[in-house]
Amino acid sequence: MENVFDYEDIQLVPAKCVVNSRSECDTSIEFGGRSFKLPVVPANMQTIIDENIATYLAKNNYFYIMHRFEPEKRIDFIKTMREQDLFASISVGVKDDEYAFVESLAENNLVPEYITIDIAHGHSEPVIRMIKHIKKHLPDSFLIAGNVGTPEAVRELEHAGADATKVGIGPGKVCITKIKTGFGTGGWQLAALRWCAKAASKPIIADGGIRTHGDIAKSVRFGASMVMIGSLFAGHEESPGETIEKDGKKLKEYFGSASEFQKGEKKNVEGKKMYVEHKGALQDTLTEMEQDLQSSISYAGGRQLDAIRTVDYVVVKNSIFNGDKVF
Ligand SMILES: NC(=O)C1=CN([C@@H]2O[C@H](COP(=O)(O)OP(=O)(O)OC[C@H]3O[C@@H](n4cnc5c(N)ncnc54)[C@H](OP(=O)(O)O)[C@@H]3O)[C@@H](O)[C@H]2O)C=CC1
Ligand SMILES: Nc1nc2c(ncn2[C@@H]2O[C@H](COP(=O)(O)O)[C@@H](O)[C@H]2O)c(=O)[nH]1
Repeated sequence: MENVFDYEDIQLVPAKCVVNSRSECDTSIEFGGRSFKLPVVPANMQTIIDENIATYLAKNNYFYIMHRFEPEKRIDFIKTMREQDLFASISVGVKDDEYAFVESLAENNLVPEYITIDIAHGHSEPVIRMIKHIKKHLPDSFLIAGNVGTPEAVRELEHAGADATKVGIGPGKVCITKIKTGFGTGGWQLAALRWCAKAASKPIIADGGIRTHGDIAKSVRFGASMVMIGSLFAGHEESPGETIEKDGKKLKEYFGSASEFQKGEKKNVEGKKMYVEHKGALQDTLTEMEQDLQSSISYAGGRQLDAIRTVDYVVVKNSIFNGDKVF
């Protein structure tokens, strides 16, 4: 692979503006047969999303993926979304119990509109087996599989039946995979996204490493249909994480799905916990993201999100950790 780079190494080059106001620019995206206001999805992590946030997002035409860390609640979650005529989007793992869970959804006619296979190393036989199992029993669900970081992996998961793949191993804010294992796309996530997108024949979700709203536009430029974000969505009033006060400041916890806090044990830990500043209401962030992305579209010289996909870019510098620290 030549020319590796990350978000902070790239600037997009402005093209002549064709709108009179940024409000004319349309940030919406079609994904899995539905239209959403933004090409953005909060990470399917326990300190980022819960049932209330999922309901709010679905009601307001934002995409969401519910996490899989309270597996026993998933059936009721789907039923509750159904009662409100909202789409259901859940996550699964690959362990034995999950096979029976998928079959039980089919048997009880509780077919979620979206299912995400949420595994650290998605380029694996267990994930391919689970893709085939889901496609056999729930063929109408839109299936997202990940995470991966190479074109070979994207092709193999697509070939197995995935409707979209999720790219990003190790670029996350609370991720320590890159440090503990020496592997992943941490430090070159944007280049990995481009590499994978060139091989993809179906949509890609760029996952992890987004530190600014401008990084959403950069992800779209390099091939993402959707962008999954954890840290920027952590710390809101509605966020599930615990709130603490330090030196008169309100902080909220954000921990990795492979952290000791999530796992309840110190085995194969590849995530950490941190506290982020309290940020106020989630909708304020979503609104700001939309406005910033409208502005990006206007700088791209278009009216629709697609205008960003073809803009020129320059490489301005190089970094490894994208501003992250170990603790
Ligand atoms: N995007 C990312 O960079 C990362 C994300 N995560 C998140 O952490 C959560 C837990 O993930 P995960 O540990 O996969 O889920 P699980 O705990 O459900 O484990 C997945 C299965 O894959 C096996 N496995 C084999 N090799 C690996 C490997 N290198 N990494 C992980 N599992 C492996 C595990 O066995 P065994 O445990 O015996 O090895 C287990 O049977 C998920 O939400 C995931 O998205 C975690 C790390 C990186
Ligand atoms: N290596 C790890 N990656 C993790 C863990 N928990 C979640 N994640 C990934 O991070 C992104 C969010 O990244 P951010 O930069 O926006 O904060 C999330 O979607 C997962 O893919 C973990 O414990 N270890």
